[in-house]
Amino acid sequence: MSMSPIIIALDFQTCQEALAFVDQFSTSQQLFVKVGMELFYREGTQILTQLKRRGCQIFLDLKLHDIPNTVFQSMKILSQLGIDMVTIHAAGGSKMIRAAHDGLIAGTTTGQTPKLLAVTQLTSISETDLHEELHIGLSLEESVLDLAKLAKNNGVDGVICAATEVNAIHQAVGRDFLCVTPGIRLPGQDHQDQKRVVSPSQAHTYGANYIVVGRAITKAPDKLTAFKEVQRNWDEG
Ligand SMILES: O=C(O)c1cc(=O)[nH]c(=O)n1[C@@H]1O[C@H](COP(=O)(O)O)[C@@H](O)[C@H]1O
Repeated sequence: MSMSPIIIALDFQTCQEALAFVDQFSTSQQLFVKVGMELFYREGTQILTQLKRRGCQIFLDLKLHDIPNTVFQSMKILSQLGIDMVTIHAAGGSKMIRAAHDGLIAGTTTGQTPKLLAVTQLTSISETDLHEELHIGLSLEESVLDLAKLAKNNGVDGVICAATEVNAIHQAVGRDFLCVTPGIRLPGQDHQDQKRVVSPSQAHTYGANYIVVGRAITKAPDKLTAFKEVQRNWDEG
């Protein structure tokens, strides 16, 4: 079955809230959901079991960033959870990235490993933040491209980036390299803590393989309608 291009970020605090959200959708619709730190730290692997029971595809977003040995050992465990995608920070460097890749392979019991994605620069970071706080003298796009190339050269399947950076990444490292893009809002919505924001249709036009959408759906008064609106907007791109 093909994966939905819309990944819903289940940024809820409890299993109960997350499952109540998922259970509003029809069982014939396969949802692609993201479980992040907020939910996983509280609920652990039981949330993954519950979501799989409901037929969801799962992106487990823990953004590992540690020394290579720790990342290798952690990825060995994450590889066995039956998830579809997992994240690291590309800023951890080539050895850490390679350790993540190798850990996933070392841990698999089925021969299948989750797709490994590397965060480039968070979509909450602006170019001013990059220069003035992180003291990186490159433009945002140059920095994202550098990290995408580092990730690609060390076995990663794709990156998390802003949609505006997708075209340059695909040109630099190839179109089969996945670009997963958060920082998505429907036209007119508040950007909140996101800095590099586009609409679903703009992300589609830029060539994003998947969009990650959280609050635009999960905090909407009518969540089903909001999801359909995101789908409709994506289809226009
Ligand atoms: O790795 C991510 O998913 C991620 C990377 C990034 O650069 N920016 C970003 O917003 N995210 C995640 O994408 C989701 C965006 O949520 P909303 O801003 O509510 O749509 C959150 O779960 C973030 O953790």
